[in-house]
Amino acid sequence: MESIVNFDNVGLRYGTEAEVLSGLNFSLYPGSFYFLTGASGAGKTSLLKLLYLAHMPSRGSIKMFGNDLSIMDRRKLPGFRRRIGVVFQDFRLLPHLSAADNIALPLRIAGISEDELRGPVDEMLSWIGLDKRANAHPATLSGGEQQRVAIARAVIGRPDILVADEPTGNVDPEMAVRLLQLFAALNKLGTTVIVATHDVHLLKKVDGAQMMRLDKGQLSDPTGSLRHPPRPLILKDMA
Ligand SMILES: Nc1ncnc2c1ncn2[C@@H]1O[C@H](COP(=O)(O)OP(=O)(O)OP(=O)(O)O)[C@@H](O)[C@H]1O
Repeated sequence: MESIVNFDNVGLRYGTEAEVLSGLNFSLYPGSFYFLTGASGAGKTSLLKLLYLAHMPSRGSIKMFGNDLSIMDRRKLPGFRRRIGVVFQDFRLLPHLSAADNIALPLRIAGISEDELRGPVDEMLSWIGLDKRANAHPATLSGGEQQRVAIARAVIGRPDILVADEPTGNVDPEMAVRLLQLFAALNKLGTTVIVATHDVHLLKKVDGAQMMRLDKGQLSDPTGSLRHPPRPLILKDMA
């Protein structure tokens, strides 16, 4: 199976500091589900930034959608970024837009008509339990509510890759399972999902997810899953 992302001996440093990621070699496969774990400061957010094209590596090469990022035409980058949904650790909702308009953003950017986007946006609002707060602005939402809006915005455009940084850090366990169901549904439609998390309970909810573990900037593959083709994903007790 052709990988959707391939890292070959990738390193990342900020400025002249020591590398925060070093010697990363792995492939991500279309339609697989990955959990990225590791202690605070291990480099999870930095690795996600490489995946959502916010940074370029300091060494090594990254291939994405079949292109070597270091030699391809830079004008392709915005198109690639539109194929990647991101849930940022700090949400990054647009403060002047309502919850509904934040969620609708990727569809508007993709040129979907107002008539066509209303259904999916309403469905998403109801899934995250915020149908009554559709017109609320981010500043009037709780941290957990903002996180749910950020997730809805990241998944609504059915991206090829979904990158989520601690996406359940601000919600209760019941909502965490609901959000995981959303990721699993997207994954079933073919999206490659990468979720960075400290939440061990979340990890236990999913059978068939691949595990990636970062330790001081180095990747280990405790279950050997990065060397095997992906297996189908099964969510446990999703009641
Ligand atoms: N913009 C930056 N400039 C300099 N150093 C940075 C920058 N961003 C992160 N770092 C450093 O890189 C290392 C890895 O940070 P990163 O945020 O990737 O870790 P993390 O595993 O996501 O941590 P956490 O779980 O606490 O979010 C840390 O030592 C951090 O201080």
